[in-house]
Amino acid sequence: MASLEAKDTSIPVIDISSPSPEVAQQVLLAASTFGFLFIKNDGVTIPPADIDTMFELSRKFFKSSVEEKSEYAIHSDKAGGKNRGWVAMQGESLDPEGQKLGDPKEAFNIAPPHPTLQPLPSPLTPSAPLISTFQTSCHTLCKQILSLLALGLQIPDPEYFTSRHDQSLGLSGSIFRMLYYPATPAEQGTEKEGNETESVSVLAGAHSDYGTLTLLFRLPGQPGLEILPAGSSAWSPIPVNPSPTAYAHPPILVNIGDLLSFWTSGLLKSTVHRVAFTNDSKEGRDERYSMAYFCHPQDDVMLEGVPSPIVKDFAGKGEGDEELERQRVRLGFGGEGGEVDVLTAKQHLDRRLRVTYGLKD
Ligand SMILES: O=C(O)CCC(=O)C(=O)O
Ligand SMILES: [Fe+2]
Repeated sequence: MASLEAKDTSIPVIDISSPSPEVAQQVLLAASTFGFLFIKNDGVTIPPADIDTMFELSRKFFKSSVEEKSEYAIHSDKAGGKNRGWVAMQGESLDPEGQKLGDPKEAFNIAPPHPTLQPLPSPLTPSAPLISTFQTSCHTLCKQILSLLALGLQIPDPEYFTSRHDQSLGLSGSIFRMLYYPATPAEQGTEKEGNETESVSVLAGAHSDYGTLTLLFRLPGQPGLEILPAGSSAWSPIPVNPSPTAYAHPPILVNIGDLLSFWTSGLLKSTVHRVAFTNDSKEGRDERYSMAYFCHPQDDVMLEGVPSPIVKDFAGKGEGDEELERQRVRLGFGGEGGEVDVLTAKQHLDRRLRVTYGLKD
């Protein structure tokens, strides 16, 4: 496999509209170097106009009253159960060990529309059909990327990943999430890291994503996402649109999640990232919106290594062993010298959500 220079942190923009072994190589290379890649928006799979409308909808929802939003509190029956609904400011912590306070953000989680769309608050109900269509488009794009990864990894069954992400075959932990980071008025701080010359407000704590893949949608003029590439100690910002002259619509950012990293013995990188804002703390900060589609396998999928000669070769060289062991412990797969548990996708996700939300069960 060709390699990208680790110090070249420019994440490539890949056009997957005509899938081929060459395109699969590009996807594999970016996924195993950065754990992040941009997909050129072909305007078909996820129409840019739908992305714009979803952002408008998100704005409308988050501007509704706290009373209205809290009726659909996360995990509540009214919101449709576990991991669905509204997360209030500081209601979750993505980096429980590194942060004293929860993230200064709000979120709204929507589960797949199969078998039925969960109950939605009134600002969202008129747009239920668009929300469902958008979720389905996101899932389709994830499956296109998964097909390319199976091809690049030379897995004998080309459907290895896609058949494990077939929403007609059962429930999954996939979630579409709208995120809102309210403005911080001047002089009012959020949790800070840094020295006297600059101060960093962390809006979403350092974490890696739990699932297979994440699609990220952000708005021009609202940066903040930073990654910590494997082996680096410096955060590096990811632009919303790496080339506004080349791409009228921001490309869609794809983030490899912990499951793909685990599945491939650490060949694909589940890179730690955060949302942060560097400023003179007296200045204040504008509001920020983003949307994420977290793609997960069906609940009953067993999390075992994939039958790929490329992964076998990588694992055989012992590359990434230390990282993988660290990850197994962090991800709740056992490890620490003990037996590595084989979990189902649902068992794994439940373990992760318990930590994020401080759930007892
Ligand atoms: O808001 C963003 O840009 C990223 C959010 C994120 O990483 C997450 O919700 O997992
Ligand atoms: Fe994330």
